[in-house]
Amino acid sequence: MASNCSLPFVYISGEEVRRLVGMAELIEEMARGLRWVSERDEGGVVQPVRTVVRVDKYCGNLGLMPAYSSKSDSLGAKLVTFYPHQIEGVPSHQAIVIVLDPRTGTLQAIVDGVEITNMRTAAASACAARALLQQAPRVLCIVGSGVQARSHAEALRIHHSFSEVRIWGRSAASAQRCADEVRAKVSLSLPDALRDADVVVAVTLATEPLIRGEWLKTGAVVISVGACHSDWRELDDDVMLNSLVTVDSCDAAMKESGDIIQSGAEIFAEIGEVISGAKPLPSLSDCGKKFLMFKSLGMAIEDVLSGTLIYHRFMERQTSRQPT
Ligand SMILES: NC(=O)c1ccc[n+]([C@@H]2O[C@H](COP(=O)([O-])OP(=O)(O)OC[C@H]3O[C@@H](n4cnc5c(N)ncnc54)[C@H](O)[C@@H]3O)[C@@H](O)[C@H]2O)c1
Ligand SMILES: O=C(O)[C@@H]1CCCCN1
Repeated sequence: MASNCSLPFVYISGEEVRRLVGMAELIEEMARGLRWVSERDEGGVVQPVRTVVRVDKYCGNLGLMPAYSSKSDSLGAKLVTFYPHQIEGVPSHQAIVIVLDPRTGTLQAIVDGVEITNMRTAAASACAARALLQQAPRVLCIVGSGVQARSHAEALRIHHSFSEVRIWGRSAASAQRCADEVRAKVSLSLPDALRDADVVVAVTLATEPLIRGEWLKTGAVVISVGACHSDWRELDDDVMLNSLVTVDSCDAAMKESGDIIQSGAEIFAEIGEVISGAKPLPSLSDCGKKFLMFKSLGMAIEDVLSGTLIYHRFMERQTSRQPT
């Protein structure tokens, strides 16, 4: 059992997470989770809205995210810290995911949560893009150049072949590094980056509206991943009020999404309801909207399903390596 064979549980590092699970299969795992969440009791997911402990002295936050899925028999939790005022060399988001045996409550694994968070968030966004896009997209614009920008560039290309991927970042140097890594083009101006984009991914730590409706193409699909505090914004009212809004969880959105709460935008559906077909998408002209949006806040079940899948893979590999 790796280097910690004397422990009754295993530790799975970020590198191992990457080796054990691929983005394509995680997209399908997230699609199941999003659907189950929106099926309410029938879906068998138990997860309270995240508890956030504010660490005001250091402008930090600690999120506690437990969940259980009866359909996949997965139990666990993520502990995640997010410190928006980044210190050079320290990741703004750090996390661990614990996997528990649902039959006994016994700890089975501690899994690096940074890699899970990066991958599962982008995988959930890719599910949403697949469900919301009405036709094949051409241009992807990623606003932000941190770790989520990178994982979203990977995940969104799995089901769509974009002819152009643009990155905009506050710092041109960091945007260039990100663009080089993900084979994209840097845009130095945000309106230029957004012009005619079919899919816009917002992955910043902005706390004030950054993206304006006037810069977006009618019909654009906007995936908003940042602004996860009731008083933080990433999008202006024009974007919000002209969007057909879907969310990962209505309960979380009404508690945590500054863009939804402060703009007063109505939620059309949870993305799980769109994925399952329970809420078919109306045409934009029928509903008088210009854009389609997925507001992602991140749910514990995404971490617990990912952590459990990774744990099972890890154990299978250990077993197959045992001498017979
Ligand atoms: N919805 C989810 O499930 C989920 C999961 C993880 C992270 N997030 C959120 O996604 C966002 C990106 O996370 P990350 O892990 O990539 O962080 P990161 O620290 O790696 O990158 C953050 C990026 O935002 C930029 N930025 C910071 N302040 C800005 C501002 N005022 N205007 C424009 N850009 C600004 C930084 O330059 C950097 O490019 C964060 O808001 C984070 O909380 C959401
Ligand atoms: O779901 C998550 O993992 C993140 C944690 C930080 C805030 C936004 N959501």
